[in-house]
Amino acid sequence: MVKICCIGAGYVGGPTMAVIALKCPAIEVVVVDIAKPRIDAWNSEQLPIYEPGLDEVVKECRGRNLFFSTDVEKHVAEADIIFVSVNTPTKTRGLGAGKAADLTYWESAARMIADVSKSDKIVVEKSTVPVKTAEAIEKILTHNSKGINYQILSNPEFLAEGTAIEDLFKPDRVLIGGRETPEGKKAVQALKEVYAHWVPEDRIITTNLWSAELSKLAANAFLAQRISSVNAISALCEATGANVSEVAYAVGKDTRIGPKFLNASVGFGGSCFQKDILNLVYICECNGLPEVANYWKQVIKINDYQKSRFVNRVVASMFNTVSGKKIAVLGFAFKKDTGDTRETPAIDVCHGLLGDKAQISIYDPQVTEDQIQRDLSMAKFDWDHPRHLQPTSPTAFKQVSVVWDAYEATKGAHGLCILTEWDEFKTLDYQRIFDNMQKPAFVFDGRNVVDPEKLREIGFIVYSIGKPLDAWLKDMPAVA
Ligand SMILES: NC(=O)c1ccc[n+]([C@@H]2O[C@H](COP(=O)([O-])OP(=O)(O)OC[C@H]3O[C@@H](n4cnc5c(N)ncnc54)[C@H](O)[C@@H]3O)[C@@H](O)[C@H]2O)c1
Ligand SMILES: O=c1ccn([C@@H]2O[C@H](COP(=O)(O)OP(=O)(O)O[C@H]3O[C@H](CO)[C@@H](O)[C@H](O)[C@H]3O)[C@@H](O)[C@H]2O)c(=O)[nH]1
Repeated sequence: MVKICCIGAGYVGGPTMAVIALKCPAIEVVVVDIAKPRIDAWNSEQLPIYEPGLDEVVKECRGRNLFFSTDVEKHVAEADIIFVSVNTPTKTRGLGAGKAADLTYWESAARMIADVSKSDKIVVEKSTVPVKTAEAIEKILTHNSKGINYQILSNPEFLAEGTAIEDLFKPDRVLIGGRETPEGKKAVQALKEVYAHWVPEDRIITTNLWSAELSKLAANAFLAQRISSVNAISALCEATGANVSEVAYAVGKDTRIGPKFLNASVGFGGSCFQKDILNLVYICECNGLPEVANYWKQVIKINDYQKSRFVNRVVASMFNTVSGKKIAVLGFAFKKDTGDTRETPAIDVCHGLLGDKAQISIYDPQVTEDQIQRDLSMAKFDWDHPRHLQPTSPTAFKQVSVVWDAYEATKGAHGLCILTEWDEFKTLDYQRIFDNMQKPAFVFDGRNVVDPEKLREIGFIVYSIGKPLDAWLKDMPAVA
């Protein structure tokens, strides 16, 4: 029986391995992690992450050929194929701080593999890493090899949160990069056979190591660039009276461009886009390509601009101050159908509003109060370290309350900001909300989920990203 071990039981390691176990009953899959609470949760009824369809998959295979354990060394030693899916945060100190990937966790995983292995291993990079990481990993492993043969493969993960199970069941492609030696090709073939249990052959792409590593960074940069492009156009729409949804639809109808990923928003969030673009920027700089670095940096600058533009719009609309005013925030997760808040635009928007002394009342169907308080008090990039290494006791923001109902959040509020596109926000009783808010009552829709005309009929003053402005807002000062 082939044995797989995955180091890192996070958003990628957990769902990816659960699907491999489901589709390959003859393979034993063990997911290991240094974080005991996380492993305990994987072994419980309440999984550590919320992802549609995940519970069913885990329930079907857990205890059969899928196991979660903290006994990292034992399972690494026994495995034929080791996936490494640990954190690769942005460095906060030293060389490359604020841009380069911090490979501390990866390196310690590689050293541990070298220490405990007694048989040949295929080591698979599942984490997103800088180009040429495989070379460094190879050096760590072979310098301590004791005659063991290691083959390093790059097999980046392209799943998106909220649709992880769907994406894993039907991936657009599986990418495997390896050495172009006979041993390298054999290892690529071995991993290909795992995926071939359910992924059609023409969707399994094989490349050299560096192409695979770079493709992951490039794919995320391209996706984020589309969002920044449409967000940049949204600012121009507001200035001119064009409607960004109509523009995006017309642009996306061109088959060369395509309709996906053209939704204007308060900005993109999530654990990957910003981190991976910063990483790409750093690699470009290190390779003497400042023009290329600056090109990609602009994607992040526009994203930051979009978030601050939103905050400025809120404050400017409400007589240039939100001091002491209650502002309801609906949605805190970085997108719908996930409880993940990593790099969510809601953090920056809340910081902006708190900076202007607002009282914020937050409702999100999947995010806990503890998480929100941690997010608001954590320093940049601290969130991307294993949980036990993150700051423990957040200073609670007294100006922030977290409630479990949209109606409670909006009661007595002057304004309401929609920051995540949860479906339930489309069907709220906005008349009831209006009746219970201060007047004039403002809605700032950062996700274009409400129908602005219907809300205006109720009596709200409505701002929707990239949509023709309410007469009220037209006379307000520029928001840049
Ligand atoms: N989240 C996504 O949607 C996504 C998608 C594709 C790729 N990625 C990439 O995958 C990687 C992991 O992301 P994630 O979201 O799963 O992170 P995560 O923080 O959810 O999980 C990482 C896990 O690794 C564990 N860990 C760290 N060092 C360890 C060690 N030495 N031994 C054992 N366990 C260790 C941590 O405790 C943590 O539970 C990152 O490189 C990320 O960029 C993420
Ligand atoms: O038209 C759009 C599409 C997305 N977003 C926002 O962009 C962010 C990222 O969304 P999405 O890409 O759907 O989720 P992620 O889970 O971050 O997935 C991205 O990052 C992963 C980690 O690398 C990759 O594996 C995925 O392929 C890639 O889509 C979220 O804040 C979305 O709200 C928009 O604002 N407008």
